[in-house]
Amino acid sequence: MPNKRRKVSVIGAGFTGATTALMTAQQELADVVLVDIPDMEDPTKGKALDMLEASPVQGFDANIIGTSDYQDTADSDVVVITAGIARKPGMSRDDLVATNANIMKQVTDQVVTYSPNCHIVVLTNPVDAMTYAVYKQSGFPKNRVIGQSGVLDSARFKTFIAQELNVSVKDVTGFVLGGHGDDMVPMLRYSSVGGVPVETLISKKRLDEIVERTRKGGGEIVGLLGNGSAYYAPAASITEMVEAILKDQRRMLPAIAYLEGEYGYHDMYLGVPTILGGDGIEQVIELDLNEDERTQLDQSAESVKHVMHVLDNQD
Ligand SMILES: NC(=O)C1=CN([C@@H]2O[C@H](COP(=O)(O)OP(=O)(O)OC[C@H]3O[C@@H](n4cnc5c(N)ncnc54)[C@H](O)[C@@H]3O)[C@@H](O)[C@H]2O)C=CC1
Ligand SMILES: O=C([O-])CC(=O)C(=O)O
Repeated sequence: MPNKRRKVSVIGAGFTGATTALMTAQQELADVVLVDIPDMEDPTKGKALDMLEASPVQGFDANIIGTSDYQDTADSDVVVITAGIARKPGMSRDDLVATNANIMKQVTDQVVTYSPNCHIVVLTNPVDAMTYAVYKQSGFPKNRVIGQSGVLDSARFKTFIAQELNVSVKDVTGFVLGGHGDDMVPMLRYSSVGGVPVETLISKKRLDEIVERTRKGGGEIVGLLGNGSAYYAPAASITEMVEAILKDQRRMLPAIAYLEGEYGYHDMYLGVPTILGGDGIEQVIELDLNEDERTQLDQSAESVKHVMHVLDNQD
């Protein structure tokens, strides 16, 4: 039975936002409110109506509306923030920081006003710093402000491992630690296929190439699309996180979490393994890292701090 009382608002009705709205409705996780700026109100209503009209064909029961009025988002259980600009070929995610930081402030104020008890899941890039900005602006407790990177980065990593071995993606486990940038840390030591460590199945040379392709996975899609960035796998990743929260699943998923000493970092958001459930990030899982992993994670954390400092200087 669908739980029609649950409500998910998706801010930003572009590629990632619209796809997230559709996946959330298709899986009957909640009714969905898709929000964009007033100038985009009609296209946003149009997208929502178009999705709703798919529901009899696919047989899902979920209402979907498009709007630019935050009153429609009132009392959301989860608010997903995808509003902002995406990069184009030749840009890094960090090039988006100034524009998107301002958008985060405006959006967060509205979200907090209308849904003071919601969980916020942030997608907008550069996502580690944007999640931090939303956390500070919202005044919410840290468990209720969460960023998405690790589910997507891990999905890319697992896709490439499955392709390499010509096996089902279902049997591949693995995850990626650190910031959502080119120095993220795919964790080979904790990756396996059907329980067998990947390092015993794939040569070091090929694994190094898979790690590198994972790190640049977003850029690979940006280069191919030519006028925007990935949205199917990002939306699937957000939807998995939303489901974990709404269904109180206590999934162990990598997410961008606020750290207060975990992994030795303070007052910053970074991608780490978490328990994600009805209270949002219920726990950060701390792993023993070897020297190489620690060096890589420190480097990734430094990159995130660098972008966060750009934010500080804007205030
Ligand atoms: N964290 C991650 O893993 C990923 C992050 N992203 C990021 O997500 C963001 C969105 O990407 P796309 O959906 O592809 O971009 P898009 O350009 O298709 O959509 C963005 C939408 O946000 C809207 N918007 C702008 N300002 C707004 C405001 N103040 N209030 C409400 N809506 C507003 C725009 O009108 C537009 O419809 C980008 O910053 C992108 O880099 C994308 C993929 C993965
Ligand atoms: O690469 C980008 O700009 C969008 C993104 O974060 C991703 O697809 O990982």
